[in-house]
Amino acid sequence: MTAARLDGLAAAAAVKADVARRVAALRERGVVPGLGTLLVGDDPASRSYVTGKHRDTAEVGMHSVREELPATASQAEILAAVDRLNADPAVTAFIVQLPLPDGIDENTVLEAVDPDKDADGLHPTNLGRLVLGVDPATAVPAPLPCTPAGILELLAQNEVPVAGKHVVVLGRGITVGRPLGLLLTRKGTDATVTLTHSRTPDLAAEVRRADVVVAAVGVPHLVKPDWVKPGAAVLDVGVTRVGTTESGKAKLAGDVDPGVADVAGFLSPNPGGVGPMTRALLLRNVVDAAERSVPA
Ligand SMILES: Nc1nc(=O)c2c([nH]1)NC[C@@H]1CN(c3ccc(C(=O)N[C@@H](CCC(=O)O)C(=O)O)cc3)C=[N+]21
Repeated sequence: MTAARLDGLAAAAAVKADVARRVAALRERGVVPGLGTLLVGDDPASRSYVTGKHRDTAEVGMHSVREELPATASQAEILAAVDRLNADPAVTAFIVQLPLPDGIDENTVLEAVDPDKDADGLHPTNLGRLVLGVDPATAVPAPLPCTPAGILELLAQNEVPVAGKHVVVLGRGITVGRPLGLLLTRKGTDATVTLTHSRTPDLAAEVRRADVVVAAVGVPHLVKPDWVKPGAAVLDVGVTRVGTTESGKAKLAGDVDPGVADVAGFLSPNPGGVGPMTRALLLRNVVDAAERSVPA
């Protein structure tokens, strides 16, 4: 058996087409949605992600504003840049690219973002709304963390059911695993979730019970073929640089062993799976914020 490919580029294109249509409608009303980014330091991976985000905004007709600080920036300088983005009327919503350099208190920086301008859904107010919003029908509207929302969208577009299914999430990080567990268990989504992490005693046994596996830990090829229930859907979120090619390009490895393709029913490639969805859902968060800012 060879797993069907959960094509993130195709699913992201569909999300972006919808975003582009909504941006055009807002522009007709004189509103130009804008994404801001704040990049601190010169990590090449972070820089390339941020550059990708600016390319995406242009594709859907959005404005974008890029703030950059050197790796030596102090916490006060970073907070001042956050305040500029909070105050900039051209910025509908923005992200602070993570991770921040050593010595910077990430949580303090995330808390300084205006919750109405939080494109990542990582401000405590918005994470709190996610916790409180067990029933999305009655929840206060709030941006959802982009990777978890992108994973649900990728599954939905490929008609992989999660309601009544057992989802095993590997990783309890704040951008993926933890908020994904909250999203999956909301009313209407109705998955049952096991949230595992580096101290889980028998990860293989947990994964074997899963109808859907989401691997977001950053351990190359951690999930082995004999861990996966035949026919399960497997989403490969983590990426690790495992060296460089002869031409100097980074060699990347996902969290899922390539042999899993012979066992799984569905598999998201990496790259080309969840990464493009994360970026598409970021754009959706910005257009959602822009629509909330204008009267209906
Ligand atoms: N505040 C914040 N928000 C984030 O959403 C955030 C962050 N910080 N820090 C780092 C992680 C990582 N992340 C990725 C997004 C897209 C791809 C992506 O599009 N990857 C392509 C490959 C891109 C390439 O080749 O460089 C793919 O998977 O096909 C990857 C990684 C967002 N993150």
